[in-house]
This record gives sequence, C-alpha cells and structure tokens, in this order.
Amino acid sequence: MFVLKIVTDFASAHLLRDYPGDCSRLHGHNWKVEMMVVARKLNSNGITIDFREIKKQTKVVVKLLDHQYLNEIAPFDKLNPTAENIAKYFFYEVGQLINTNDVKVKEVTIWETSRASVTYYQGDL
Ligand SMILES: Nc1nc2c(c(=O)[nH]1)N=C([C@H](O)[C@H](O)COP(=O)(O)OP(=O)(O)OP(=O)(O)O)CN2
Ligand SMILES: [Zn+2]
Repeated sequence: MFVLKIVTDFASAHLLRDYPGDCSRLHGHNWKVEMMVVARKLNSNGITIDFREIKKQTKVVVKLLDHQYLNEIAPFDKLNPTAENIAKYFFYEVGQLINTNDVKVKEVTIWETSRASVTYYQGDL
C-alpha cells in the first residue's frame, strides 16, 4: 500500500456552542487540512493517484468553507464547528469525491492553530 498526503488550508470564523469559555465568542482561524490517502495500484507512470487530483478535490470542499462564518452554513449551522467535526466532514466529503476500489481517504488532520490538531479516521479506540 502507498500512503499519500497533501496539505491545504482555509480561513474562516466560528464560535463553539455550549462551550464554557472564550471560544463561545466569535473568532477566526487559519485552518490547515492534511488529507491522507491510501492507494494500492500503480499506473504505468508509477503513480497511484495524482497529488493534483487529491488537492483539486480537497479544494472543492475547502471552497465551501473558506472565508465563511461556519456556524451559518451546513452542516455547521446544526453541528458544532469543532476541529473534530470539521475533520470528519472532510473525511466523508472528500471521500465521496476520490474514493474508488483502489484509493481511499485514510485520515484527515485539521490544525486549528499551530499548536492544536485533531485527526479523524475510521477505527475504534
Ligand atoms: N477538542 C477541541 N478543543 C477545542 C476546540 C476544538 O475544536 N476541539 N476548539 C477550541 C476553540 O476553537 C479555540 O479557538 C482554540 O483554542 P486553543 O487551541 O486553546 O487555541 P488558543 O490559541 O486560544 O490557545 P494557545 O494556548 O494560545 O495555544 C478550543 N478547544
Ligand atoms: Zn476556534
């Protein structure tokens, strides 16, 4: 198996509902998105899936969130816009765009600040 990773980012505002602290007030982040993909087959060029394709499809989802107030847009108008929920959102939304029999989104890491991140993957504790 091969493990590929691309990194991109976006800027948005949010507040955390039911949060006991200053994150319940409107504030913004430059979110970093690390998209990790596993793939098992090489094509004749020695490529599994082009980094550019992973970036392109991740940016489709980034575009929905970039320069937005997350609490006002689906699904974060109902779901708290935590780093956890954003990571899970990328996992399934980008997965829908790139998953095939041979290529799958494996995990997504969202850096909310340069000192705090969350990784989502499908698995048990
Ligand atoms: N598990 C989570 N904890 C927190 C989340 C989250 O999404 N998941 N989010 C926040 C807030 O959004 C907050 O803006 C970030 O707080 P923090 O990481 O503490 O960042 P700071 O810059 O305020 O803290 P430093 O101490 O300067 O690193 C909070 N928690
Ligand atoms: Zn925040």
